[in-house]
Amino acid sequence: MSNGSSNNNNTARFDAARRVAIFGGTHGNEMSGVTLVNLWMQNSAEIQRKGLEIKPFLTNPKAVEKCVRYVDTDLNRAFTQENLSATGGDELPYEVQRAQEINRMFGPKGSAEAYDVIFDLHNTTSNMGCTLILESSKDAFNLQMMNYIKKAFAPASCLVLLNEHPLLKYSTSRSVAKHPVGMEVGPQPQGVLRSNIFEAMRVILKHALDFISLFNEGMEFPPCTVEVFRVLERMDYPRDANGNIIAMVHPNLQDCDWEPLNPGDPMFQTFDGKSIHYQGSSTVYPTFINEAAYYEKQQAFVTTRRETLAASAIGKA
Ligand SMILES: CC(=O)N[C@@H](CC(=O)O)C(=O)O
Ligand SMILES: [Zn+2]
Repeated sequence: MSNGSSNNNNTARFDAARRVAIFGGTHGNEMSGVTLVNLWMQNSAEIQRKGLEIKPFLTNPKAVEKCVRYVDTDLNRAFTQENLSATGGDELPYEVQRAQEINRMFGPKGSAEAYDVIFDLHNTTSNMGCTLILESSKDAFNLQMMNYIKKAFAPASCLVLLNEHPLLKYSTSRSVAKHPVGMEVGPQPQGVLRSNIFEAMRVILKHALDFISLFNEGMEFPPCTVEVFRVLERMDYPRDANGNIIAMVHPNLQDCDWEPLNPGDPMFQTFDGKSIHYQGSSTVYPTFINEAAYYEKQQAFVTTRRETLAASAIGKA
């Protein structure tokens, strides 16, 4: 096995990525992924590529049925080693049972048999535009894929959110794959389909599959750099002693995902019109601003830092 190893020329060699899954409905009310995956399960011509086995898969069918984020617990937080090895069968929360099934089908997580790539399709109510989410800054295959997609998608923009924060990183559905890729497109309300968001997601996925095809056909990708936004800190809404929210996202910050937030800039507005200012010591780039699903997670937005990552050359082993 030469997965991820380097030769003397500093080219990282990976095995061909033969098995790829496209997950939709990890959250049952994020309609672009649900709809695209349902479409491709009926007719997969659009996503087939020579020499590749591509499986569209609805990850949380019960949540999709009810058009809710989840039934018992958030599936996209459920892929911990503890959950994946839990006993209890039917007694376990639905999403934990489902995580175990998905891990059997597409994993096991961390093993040589695991799927090569999993794309997990999400929508956000935040004004994030097209975002790809990575869980590691060390995966040259995924970094090269990001570089390819960004160039193919230009002049439209597709940003990369990197979440490898020791505390804020969570156990995603896609994490069972060797190369996990999240796709997050917004703004789109929960339970709603918007054609622009749907089409953007479809185009990004096309470029991603093209990249894998080219890689498998033997194309060599030279070293490159990729601009990413690294998750730094979770910012909660200001709350009273009972835990009730006492301020909203400030109008100057609302819809301003990826724009610089400087020390002293307003970030919340209380119900009687007072501004609450950002107290950090340096400029950050907020994202997931006012995401509907994150009220229950005590998160008004996350701050990120802009970084340029270097990716080594890659080629097929
Ligand atoms: C709005 C939303 O569901 N976002 C995703 C982000 C991700 O896939 O990492 C989540 O919280 O699971
Ligand atoms: Zn989601």
